[in-house]
Amino acid sequence: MNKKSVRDVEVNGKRVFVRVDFNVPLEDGKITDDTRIRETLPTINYLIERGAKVILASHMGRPKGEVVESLRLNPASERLSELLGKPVAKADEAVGEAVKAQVEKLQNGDVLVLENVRFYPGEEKNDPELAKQFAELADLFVNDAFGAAHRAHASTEGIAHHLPAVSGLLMEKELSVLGKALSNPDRPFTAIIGGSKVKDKIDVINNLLTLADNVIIGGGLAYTFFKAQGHEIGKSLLDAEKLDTALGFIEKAKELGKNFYLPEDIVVTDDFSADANTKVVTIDSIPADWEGIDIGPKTREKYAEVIKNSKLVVWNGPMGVFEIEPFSHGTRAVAQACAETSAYTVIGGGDSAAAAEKFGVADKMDHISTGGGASLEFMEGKALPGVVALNDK
Ligand SMILES: Nc1ncnc2c1ncn2[C@@H]1O[C@H](COP(=O)(O)OP(=O)(O)OP(=O)(O)O)[C@@H](O)[C@H]1O
Ligand SMILES: O=C(O)[C@H](O)COP(=O)(O)O
Repeated sequence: MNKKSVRDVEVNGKRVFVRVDFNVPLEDGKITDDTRIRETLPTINYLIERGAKVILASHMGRPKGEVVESLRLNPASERLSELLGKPVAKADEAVGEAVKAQVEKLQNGDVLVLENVRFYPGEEKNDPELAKQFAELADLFVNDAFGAAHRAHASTEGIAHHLPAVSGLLMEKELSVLGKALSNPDRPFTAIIGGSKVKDKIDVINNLLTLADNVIIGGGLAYTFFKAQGHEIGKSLLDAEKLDTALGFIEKAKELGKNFYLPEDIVVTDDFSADANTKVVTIDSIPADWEGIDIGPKTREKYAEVIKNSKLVVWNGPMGVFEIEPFSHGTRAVAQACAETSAYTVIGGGDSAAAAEKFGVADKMDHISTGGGASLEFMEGKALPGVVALNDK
């Protein structure tokens, strides 16, 4: 990476503003998955051990510039304290005199967690005034929030214009793993794209068609391809505006000599629930009032074989509605194949990471990104504003 990292600068005795992504899932105020907090420990411990005064900032949810009590960072700060095995101070605001006073009191090696930065309207607007207020708290900016690196916000991008700005260790790891995978891939390179929103995945399919040898399509977005090919898709998901784009991808794959895999058989249901009727059909016989909900057994086998014969696999998005048991077999099969293959496996965050966790194979993956949208934008080939703003080496 051509950006400076925390390893390239002196941190002892410095006030260091570290942007992290503690946007973790909460249920009744309890954190249900603390991966994003655990993944920042190397950076935080690095700074503590070298005598920095560590000021952590994060967003949580989408409070739209207002204080939302359920989106305070107290649960994250408490969890961090448990993981570090030491007290962590928590501010009730993210800027202002009270926060300045708390920062003033920090000793070398102390940690302070600021309040949710999205409680301030200026955060998402990347307001230079708010960015300046953040910067006034510190001597150095460290961006370790890979998950929010695709957002040009005051605490991810704006602040970097007011302080020396470097990447954290998690940011560095994410960029190096994903960067290497995409710029110099081991082949055969297989990209698996699933999920429900065709619109959100268009750019990534387009870019991966150029980079990968095999592109595998699953999930709700497959049906737009079937419809484009003239098949009846019943009540399955459809993005009617993307039919031409879908056909274009099939053509592009042919022109580039790439293998483009669409499901051969699928599981359909007459109702979107665990006790609904289901059956397996080929893609040319989807009943008019049924809905495609998962890939079928033949497709599972085919996809598993392609994954097993790959050297690099990048997976983003589930193969079906994996949250409901009867519709989870396709996603489970892909997760299992990723766990068993000798290929280097990269999971692009979000739902696929949750699926790997659910099926007990997360620890078999080589890299699970902490970024959902961020990893998608990275794989689309877009520049991430939170990275662009950091100081060059
Ligand atoms: N055939 C289908 N019909 C309807 N919904 C589907 C189907 N297959 C998968 N899904 C749903 O798609 C959702 C995920 O889609 P989405 O496009 O948001 O992926 P994603 O969250 O971006 O994935 P990732 O986070 O891994 O990038 C899941 O909740 C899953 O239930
Ligand atoms: O969960 C994420 O993908 C990141 O924390 C970014 O959150 P956002 O989509 O609300 O900006």
